Amino acid sequence: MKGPRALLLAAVVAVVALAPAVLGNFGVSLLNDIGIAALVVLGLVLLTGVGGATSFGQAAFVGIAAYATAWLTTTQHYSPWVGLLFALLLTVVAALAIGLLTLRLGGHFLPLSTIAWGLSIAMLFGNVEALGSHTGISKIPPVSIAGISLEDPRAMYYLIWVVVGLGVVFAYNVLESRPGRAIRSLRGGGILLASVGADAFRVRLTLFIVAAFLAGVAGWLYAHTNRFVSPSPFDVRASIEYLLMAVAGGLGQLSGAVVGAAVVLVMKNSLQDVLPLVTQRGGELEAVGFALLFILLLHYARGGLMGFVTRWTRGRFAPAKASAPPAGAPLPRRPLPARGTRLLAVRNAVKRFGGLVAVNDVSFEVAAGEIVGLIGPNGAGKSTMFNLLTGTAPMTSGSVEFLGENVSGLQQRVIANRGMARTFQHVKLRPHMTLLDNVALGAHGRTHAGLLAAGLRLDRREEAQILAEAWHQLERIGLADRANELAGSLPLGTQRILEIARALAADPVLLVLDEPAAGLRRKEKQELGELLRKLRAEGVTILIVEHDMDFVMKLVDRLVVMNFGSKLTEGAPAAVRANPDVQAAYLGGAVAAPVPPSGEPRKVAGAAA
Ligand SMILES: Nc1ncnc2c1ncn2[C@@H]1O[C@H](COP(=O)(O)OP(=O)(O)OP(=O)(O)O)[C@@H](O)[C@H]1O
Repeated sequence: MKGPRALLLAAVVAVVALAPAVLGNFGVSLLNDIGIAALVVLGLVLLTGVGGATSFGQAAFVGIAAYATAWLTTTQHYSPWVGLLFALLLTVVAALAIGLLTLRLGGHFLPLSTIAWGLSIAMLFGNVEALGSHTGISKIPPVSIAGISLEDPRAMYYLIWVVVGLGVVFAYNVLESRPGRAIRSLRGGGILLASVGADAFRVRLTLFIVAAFLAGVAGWLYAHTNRFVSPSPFDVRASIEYLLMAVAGGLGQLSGAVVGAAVVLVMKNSLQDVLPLVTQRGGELEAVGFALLFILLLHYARGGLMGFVTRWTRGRFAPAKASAPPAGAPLPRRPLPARGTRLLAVRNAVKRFGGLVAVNDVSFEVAAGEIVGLIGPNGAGKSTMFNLLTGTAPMTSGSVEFLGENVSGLQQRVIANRGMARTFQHVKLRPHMTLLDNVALGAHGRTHAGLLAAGLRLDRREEAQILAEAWHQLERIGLADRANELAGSLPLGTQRILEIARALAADPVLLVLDEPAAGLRRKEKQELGELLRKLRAEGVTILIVEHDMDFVMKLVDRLVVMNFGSKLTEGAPAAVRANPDVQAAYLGGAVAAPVPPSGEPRKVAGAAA
């Protein structure tokens, strides 16, 4: 970290360290509350802001940990440190169970389910006698370190803020790493992640557990700071308040967690002071005030306060100029099969969507080291065929053999990890990630660093290897000098080329490209053709769908032609070009509107619509 950011960080650390010296007891207690809330919000920034999963139940995890340590230290008389282990274990187990049950839910159902379990856990606290029912648990012992009691809120202050600092550093390290790139790609959908060999559900579950863990740490700190727990601070209303903090600070920024917690809690305290002076209905008006703040934020500042700061700094400081990352040992490469051996065999592939037969009994083979083009008019079934052979969509019947093994029915990410990398007709890049990060994501399946190693920066050797690989692939496509720019700033055609670099970072045996030349200018197409020929010379096999006939005819060794879901013919480009059926169906010569080939009905008689 250099320049203004390092200075700013040093200033923040200095302010946090010196604050208790100048603040009174009330100020220190408020900062303690802010620190504890910031930990919960940090989890929400990761889970909701970065990962895209909204949770209305985070306060329940705070409660589980707070009650766990309260119960163990008061009724069982264990030390708060044992309470910490117990609290975190219980929180993680609860998050694992809830996550396994709910995280597969899509759309609005996931947030709804978080309300459901948030409510039930909070209700549980108020109804279990051993947990003090609605009165809660009091006389919780203070934490002590090396015999020094942290009973004084000023002493607890340092523990809380050191933990907040560690949490922010851990989260920052995670996001700047292999698992972090997968987390940041969650919003791109499961298919994108599976195409680089990652399991989106596992990534989301891990993230959910991390967010719950942070809430658990906050719960433990809460219990031993306030020395008293009762159900209300852990109900859904509290969860909504944490969400409000995340939105106010900026859901996309780690620093937004601290800023958001500070803004909301300072505002809450101010309202609590001021409103009773104005009206007797202060409590109700406080809720109205927060509702208004929420609505205003959603209308005018979805990026929160830190969103404004980021926009302001982006306008003033250009992104750091891209320079090659320090080269480590290159990532291990997979062996390529001998040129000419059978690499891929599609046999009698059928895909039905209700009554529509998108792929109808198609068989073809691809040998190692060749470039095969899959062509056909719009709607012929080419992209569907790609989805079938990459495992992106399940086949109705038929089989796919890849590298001598039957891969039909295997998950997309498993096939990807065996060496089949793909690009998409509708580009799947993460626009808010840099070019370098987008390409580095491609190497996910070749590397292993987990979340803990990344958070503790034990992954630096592998991370350097991944970045060097990504840089190399960017150089290959001529975009290395723009490595630090955001992928969303590229024109669509160039984004397609960036997808190829991402696929190459997976070190593929077979590269499956869906319309890579669409949107490229003439010169860019020439460069793409050169790159693909170079890859073929290196032994990479390529299967390509492309509408630009001139481009594809010059590039490929063989063509497979599809029409109305069926295979029309296959052969060398010249023979295919001369084929009258192909001319009629595809090349537009004789026939204006394509007609289904005889005997190949587009609809299956009697099939369900
Ligand atoms: N998920 C789906 N549900 C229903 N129908 C689908 C689905 N995906 C594709 N189809 C249909 O299957 C047929 C083949 O589509 P596909 O996208 O594979 O064709 P294509 O040859 O790739 O076309 P293009 O060149 O226009 O991309 C089309 O009629 C399409 O509408």
